[in-house]
Amino acid sequence: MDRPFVFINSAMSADGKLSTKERKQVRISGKLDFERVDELRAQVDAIMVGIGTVLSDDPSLTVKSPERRAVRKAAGKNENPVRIIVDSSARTPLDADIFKKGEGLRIIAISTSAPAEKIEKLEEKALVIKAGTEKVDLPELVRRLKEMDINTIMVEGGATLNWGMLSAGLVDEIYTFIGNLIIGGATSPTFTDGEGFSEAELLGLELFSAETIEEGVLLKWKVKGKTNQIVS
Ligand SMILES: NC(=O)C1=CN([C@@H]2O[C@H](COP(=O)(O)OP(=O)(O)OC[C@H]3O[C@@H](n4cnc5c(N)ncnc54)[C@H](O)[C@@H]3O)[C@@H](O)[C@H]2O)C=CC1
Ligand SMILES: Nc1nc(O)c(N)c(N[C@@H]2O[C@H](COP(=O)(O)O)[C@@H](O)[C@H]2O)n1
Repeated sequence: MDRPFVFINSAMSADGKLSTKERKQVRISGKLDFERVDELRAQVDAIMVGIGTVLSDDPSLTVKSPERRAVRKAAGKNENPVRIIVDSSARTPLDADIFKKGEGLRIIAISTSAPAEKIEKLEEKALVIKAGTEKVDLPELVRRLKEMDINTIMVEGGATLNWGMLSAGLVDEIYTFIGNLIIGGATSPTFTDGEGFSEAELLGLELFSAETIEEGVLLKWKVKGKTNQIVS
């Protein structure tokens, strides 16, 4: 494959929302799911998020368990996977937690429309990759990540990046933890926002695992490709 293996991991409410209408992060999953996600972080080469997630949540995207960080170190890797922000206009704050916490490479993926002055400042803290003119060109980005020997990527949201990656056909698997709460709200981010597929382009999935974890359920899906499931 000329691109890395890519999966999305997200936690969503029983009504499919990633966060509230104010885009405020909520605790959807519990301790066991947190540990599962930490283990995934420890296993992948890179974690990718959209700039919307950085501006809303300011995540550090580090591996939290000292034991898991030690295992990575012993294998000759950095304590944390490469942390990638997809950020067309270079809006990433220079004091974002992703820069403050943990060792390891950070990548900011921008488009050619990003302001030169901000790019220079980001270059002091991260590797900046230019791909695309208005929006980041995701197929080009993942190709270039593969050339850097990044072979597995976990996309940790949010709603718009999930859409961008899925609609570009760049996702192999999806893991959704569905928690025991309703968030509601027509404007609350869902698992996949963006434009949405029209009827001839719907994306087909194959369920390969369903597991109860604490008060919720973890579903694992393989992405099968375009399918037309509209009942006429
Ligand atoms: N429950 C969960 O597992 C998670 C929830 N979230 C929630 O998701 C929300 C953030 O989601 P969004 O606002 O949708 O932001 P997002 O994190 O999906 O970032 C979207 C941004 O990515 C950039 N981008 C650049 N090129 C792109 C392309 N080709 N395709 C798509 N995006 C591209 C654009 O600037 C776009 O505005 C927050 O409220 C956060 O709390 C985020 C991560 C995980
Ligand atoms: N897996 C998961 N479960 C939840 O219940 C959540 N609220 C989230 N949220 C996302 O996790 C990221 C936090 O990362 P750090 O702990 O700062 O490293 C952040 O992006 C949230 O949106 N995820």
